[in-house]
Amino acid sequence: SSNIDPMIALIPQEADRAAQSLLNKLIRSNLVNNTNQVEVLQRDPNSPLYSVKTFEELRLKPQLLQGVYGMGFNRPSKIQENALPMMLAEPPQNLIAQSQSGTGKTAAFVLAMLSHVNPTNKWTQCLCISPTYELALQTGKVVEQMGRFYPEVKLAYAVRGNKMERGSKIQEQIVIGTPGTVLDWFLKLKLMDPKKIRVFVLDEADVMIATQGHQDQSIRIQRMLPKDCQMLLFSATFEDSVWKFAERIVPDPNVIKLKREEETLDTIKQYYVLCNNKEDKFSALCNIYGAITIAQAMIFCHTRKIASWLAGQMSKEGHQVALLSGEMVIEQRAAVIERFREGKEKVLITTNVCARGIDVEQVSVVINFDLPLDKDGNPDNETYLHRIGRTGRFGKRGLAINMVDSDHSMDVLKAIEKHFNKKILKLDTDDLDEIEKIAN
Ligand SMILES: Nc1ncnc2c1ncn2[C@@H]1O[C@H](COP(=O)(O)OP(=O)(O)OP(=O)(O)O)[C@@H](O)[C@H]1O
Repeated sequence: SSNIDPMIALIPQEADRAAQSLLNKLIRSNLVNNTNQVEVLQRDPNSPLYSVKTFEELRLKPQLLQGVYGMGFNRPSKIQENALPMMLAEPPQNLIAQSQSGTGKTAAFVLAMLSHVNPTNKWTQCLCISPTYELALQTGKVVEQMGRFYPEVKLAYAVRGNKMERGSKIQEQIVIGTPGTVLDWFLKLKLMDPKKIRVFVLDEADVMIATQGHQDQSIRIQRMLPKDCQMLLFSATFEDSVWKFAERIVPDPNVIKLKREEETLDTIKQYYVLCNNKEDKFSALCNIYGAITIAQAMIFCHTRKIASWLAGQMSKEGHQVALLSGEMVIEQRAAVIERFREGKEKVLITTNVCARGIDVEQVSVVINFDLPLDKDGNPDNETYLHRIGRTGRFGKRGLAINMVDSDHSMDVLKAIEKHFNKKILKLDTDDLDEIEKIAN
């Protein structure tokens, strides 16, 4: 039912998924590189396939073009090249689009919503539903940025905590919200008329269906909308369950898919350092910091306890350290990630659990203070790759340093080295000249 608090309805693993998605948005400052080919499936195979290489070709309202350039976008991203012409076509086309996080989906549908609004009509015309409060706010920020030069268009949030009076009418043309509150606004409070919605966006479909109750609520919302309402659905992944859901939400869809780019270790220089204990590892770290200039680094620890100990030690040495820890609520984690992204802190120390699924493309140095283990204590190759790997042939070069402090961790290192068939070189951190060399 719609009065379940969405946060309570999230079972932990799914809460993680929404949190991951949010933190990824926050830590990213740029488009994610993807060299794969976009797959396009048109509903009407006889109609010409439009794609654009410039934003001018889209004939956007000047205020919106200004908004796009104001955000620093020069040209459409890969997915936008195909998605934007479809979404902006007359008559409007329905679309299901899948591409990994960071490829420009949000920017694309925000532009579509802003383009379809009639600002003289003071009622809700575009509706976007997101899996969580935080994700809804994040999308709202993009609407505000892109619509900066189009102030007649207003935005409201249908999220828990935004208390509205029954019977009043929402005048904002764009509403972004979570499914439960949106249903309440339609049915219980009658704040909006579903029949007047012209564009419906369902964002993060994969996260949405992982949250109990959201799938049914989304379908109920969709059924209230007019037949000719444009339906758009976005997802970062495309398991069968997502696809089945997508087909129920979006009738007669065009489909755009961009395969996730594989991560590789090809552009990464990997080293290990032999130590005896955690104090030893800390002094090795200090030596490394003393020898080379590290713009920003991420340091992974096995437990919260080690992570906070290390954060304390590094602070004492004068480093600006941020700590991402498991007991923090999502708002706190988001704040830490944002400060790190803005460069206010140069070192981000975190545990595995906390940072799982977070992309750290812009971090040039990754230090495994502890090597990644799965829950059975075995080498966790996948996590290792995700921590230090980079996507794309043009991915920036990176440096990874692994701290080894026991026979067991040496075995783990050897197993990882063997798995990827990529040499991990030994580094003597007492030899300053040697450390300096690895930075070049
Ligand atoms: N055409 C573009 N040119 C340059 N940067 C862009 C462009 N489109 C989007 N971006 C930027 O790239 C980043 C990712 O875009 P966006 O958030 O739209 O991706 P996404 O696929 O929706 O991923 P997520 O769902 O994780 O947010 C953002 O920082 C955004 O401002």
